Amino acid sequence: MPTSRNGSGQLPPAAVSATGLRKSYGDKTVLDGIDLHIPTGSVFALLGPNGAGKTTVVKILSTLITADGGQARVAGHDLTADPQAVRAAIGVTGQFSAVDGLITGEENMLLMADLHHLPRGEGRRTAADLLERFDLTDAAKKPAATYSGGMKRRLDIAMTLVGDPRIIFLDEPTTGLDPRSRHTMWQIIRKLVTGGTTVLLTTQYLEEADQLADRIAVLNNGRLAAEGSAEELKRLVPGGHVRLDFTDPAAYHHAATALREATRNDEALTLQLPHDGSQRGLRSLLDRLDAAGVEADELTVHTPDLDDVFFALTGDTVPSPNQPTEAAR
Ligand SMILES: Nc1ncnc2c1ncn2[C@@H]1O[C@H](COP(=O)(O)OP(=O)(O)OP(=O)(O)O)[C@@H](O)[C@H]1O
Repeated sequence: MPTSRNGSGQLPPAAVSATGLRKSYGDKTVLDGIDLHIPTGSVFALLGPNGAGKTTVVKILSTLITADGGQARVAGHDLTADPQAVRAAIGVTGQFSAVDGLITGEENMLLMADLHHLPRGEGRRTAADLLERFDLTDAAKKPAATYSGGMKRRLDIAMTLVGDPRIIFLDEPTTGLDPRSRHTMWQIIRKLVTGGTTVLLTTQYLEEADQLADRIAVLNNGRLAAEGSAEELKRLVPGGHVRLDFTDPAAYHHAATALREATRNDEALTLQLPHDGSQRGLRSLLDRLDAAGVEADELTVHTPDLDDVFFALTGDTVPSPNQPTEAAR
C-alpha cells in the first residue's frame, strides 16, 4: 500500500521502526540484529519457519519482553523510554487467545471495554458495533467456549479493537483455521487496513503473506534473509520456465530441433525453456512452434512463487521444483 505524503512533502512517521534488535535465551541467539521499517497504514508480514523468532519480535515490539540490544519506536514512541505510550497505541492478538471461554462473547467484549475505561454506554455501543462487524451478533450471548476456531479468532481481534489501536500485531492469525475461515480473516485484515490501521502479522503461510502484505520479511536463523514486496522477493529467485509435453516422439524431436535452447528430456518427451513470465515471451514461443508446424500436447508455465523464495532463502530444498503453478494450455 503506498504511503501518502503529508502537506509538507514529508513521509509520515513509520508505524514501527527498529534497528539491530537482538535477543538470546541462554546461549541460544534468537534474534541476531533485526531491522524493521513498517510504513503507517501498511501490512507487513514476518514470515519464517517454526522457531525462527517471529513471536519473539512481536513480544519485543509489544513490550511484553525486552530486547537484549537494539532500538525500536512504535507509533513514534521509544520502546524503552515510553512503553506505556506504546501499549496505548497497539493491539496484540497472539497465538494464545485472550478470549475467556467461560463467559459469552459479549461479556468478553464488555470486559475489554472496562479495561479500556470506556464509560458504560460507550462500552456497550462499541461492543455491539464490533460484534456486528465481526459477524458475531447471533452468537454474542453464547459462552465463547462453544465458538468455532474461526469465531474465537474473530472475537479475539474484535476484543483487540475495543481500544481503537492504530497498530495491530497479529501473531499467526490464521494458524489452525480451515480455508473458509482463513479467507474471512483475510477480508477482516484488509478492511482494517482500509480504515488506516497498520498491521504487522507473522505467518508460516506463504500464500497469506502474498495475499495480504505490502512488504514481507523472511526471518531465518535470527536474521532477515530478505525483505521486499512479494513481487520483489519473487524476482530474487530464478526458475521461471515453460514446459512442453509431447506424446508423439516425432513431434517431440521436431520441436527439439526447432527450439535448440530447450533442455531436453528424451525419456519423458518434455522440453523446458527459460521464461520471464511475459505474454510477449510466450507468444514468441508459440509462434516458433507454429512456424515449425508442431503442437505440444501440453504447455505449462511455471512462475517463481513465494515457495521458491522461501525455500531458497531458508536453505531448505524446494519439494517439487517443476510443479507447474499455472496451466497455460
Ligand atoms: N522464554 C523462552 N526461553 C527459552 N527459549 C525461548 C523462549 N521463548 C522462545 N524461545 C526460543 O526462541 C526461538 C524462537 O521462538 P519464537 O516463538 O519467537 O519462534 P516463532 O518463529 O514464533 O515460531 P512458531 O512459528 O513455532 O511460533 C525458539 O527456538 C524458542 O524455543
